[in-house]
Amino acid sequence: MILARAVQATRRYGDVTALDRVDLDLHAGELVGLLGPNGAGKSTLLSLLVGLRRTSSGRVELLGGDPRDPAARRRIGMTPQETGLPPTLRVGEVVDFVSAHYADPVPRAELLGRFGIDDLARRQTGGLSGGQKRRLAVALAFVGRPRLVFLDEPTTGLDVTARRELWDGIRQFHADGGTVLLSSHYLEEIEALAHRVVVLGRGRVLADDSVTAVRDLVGVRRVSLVAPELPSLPGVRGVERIDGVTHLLTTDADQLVRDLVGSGVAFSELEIRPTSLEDAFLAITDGAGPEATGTPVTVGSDAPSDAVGSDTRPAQPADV
Ligand SMILES: Nc1ncnc2c1ncn2[C@@H]1O[C@H](COP(=O)(O)OP(=O)(O)OP(=O)(O)O)[C@@H](O)[C@H]1O
Repeated sequence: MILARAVQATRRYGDVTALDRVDLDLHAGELVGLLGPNGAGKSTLLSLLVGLRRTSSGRVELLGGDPRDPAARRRIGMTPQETGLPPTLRVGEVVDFVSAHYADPVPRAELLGRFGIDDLARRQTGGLSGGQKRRLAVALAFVGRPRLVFLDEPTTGLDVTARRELWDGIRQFHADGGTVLLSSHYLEEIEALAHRVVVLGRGRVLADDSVTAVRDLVGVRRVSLVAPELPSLPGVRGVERIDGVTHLLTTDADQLVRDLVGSGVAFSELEIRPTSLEDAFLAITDGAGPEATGTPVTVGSDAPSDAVGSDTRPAQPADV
């Protein structure tokens, strides 16, 4: 069952085309990550789907109807990128105020507990830290027991512990049958939470598939080694040096290793790993943008695969 849909959705702001003929189907029970660099059109797509903005052409549907219909919007939850909270109200009062709009809201203590902020109920929102405000803003999206939740960069500005607590709240909602579309700059977040990833670039869908398939789609491998210096090698799509280790991104690791050996350079600690979502993302959004190809590399999938969190690199998110 499709809960939200964009069909050739285009949105222009003056002469800026923020979204360009985007197709997206969000099925019941999915947890989908929306990934893209700054200005890719993520917030614009979310704002169309929740009825905050209109398409310039194409159309969007929410719960089978018009997203601007209040009946449809009552059954969704949304946390925009920036939220204003009334500074003199207490956290509990804000929750009660929002709850009053719904027939069967989640009880206050349960909601705050789910997002790890139950100890803040009596605090004025004006005195909360940025991270505490963010958690409250995200919690409020869930108060009306929505079927579908849209979260625009929910964990921006949160420390690692707060981010994980918030992930737990989102996971619990999903495990109970909820559907989620969340945008993020944190690749680690998409890998940890999402079953499916939609990569946006310059307003176009560049890839739409399971996290695993998006990695495989680009077939990038990470070849890591320690070497004093390296000659220029063919087929290298990116180079990073971290803590004395050089990481080379390539689509043909076998050939790269042959070239390395052939170059006579002294190297050690050679390691070849499958790509992370970050590597795949860089490969997809680098260079061959939509203007260059004219065709998104969407491969589509019928069934979302399992969540992927197998990357062994440190838990520091990479902000793109
Ligand atoms: N109200 C607006 N008026 C004019 N241009 C806008 C407006 N909102 C967005 N844009 C432009 O549309 C494009 C897409 O912006 P959008 O905010 O949707 O991207 P995003 O992927 O959410 O970016 P970020 O990751 O930085 O939040 C950008 O070029 C942006 O400058």
